[in-house]
Amino acid sequence: MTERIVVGAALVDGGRLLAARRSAPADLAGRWELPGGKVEPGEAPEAALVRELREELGVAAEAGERVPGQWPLRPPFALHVWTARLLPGSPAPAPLEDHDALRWLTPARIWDVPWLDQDVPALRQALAHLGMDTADARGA
Ligand SMILES: Nc1nc2c([nH]c(=O)n2[C@H]2C[C@H](O)[C@@H](COP(=O)(O)OP(=O)(O)OP(=O)(O)O)O2)c(=O)[nH]1
Repeated sequence: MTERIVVGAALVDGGRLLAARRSAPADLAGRWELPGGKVEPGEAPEAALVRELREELGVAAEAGERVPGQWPLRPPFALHVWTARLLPGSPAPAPLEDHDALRWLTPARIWDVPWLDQDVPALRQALAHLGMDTADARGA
């Protein structure tokens, strides 16, 4: 089975990271994730990330760097994470699709929301990559 990539954005602005609460499907609803989605066949992951952020949040963003690693999701999907930032003049994020709440979290508040289980290791790696580690030892 060919692996399919889901890109998640570690979208940072002013030292805070954007968390998004899923509204569907039922087994994921209410849990928090990195905004993003499936990379379409033939699409570059950075392009998919920018597209998903525009569709889901209504923002103009650019992808930064790939966070090293990949995290298994329901087969055949694997989560890849990229840093991202809003372009100057971008609208503020709004929960247009797939989400019913958004929160900008400081490093001290990152673990205040119930992330999807599979996102926890990805998030820890992303925070380390961004230099946003906290003293919180969650998952260590
Ligand atoms: N976007 C995103 N999806 C995640 C994360 N963690 C995680 O397990 N997933 C799962 C949820 C979904 O089963 C799948 C991504 O699907 P999606 O519904 O966001 O993708 P999409 O926007 O391309 O939607 P579609 O093609 O199904 O309409 O990956 C994450 O951090 N971000």
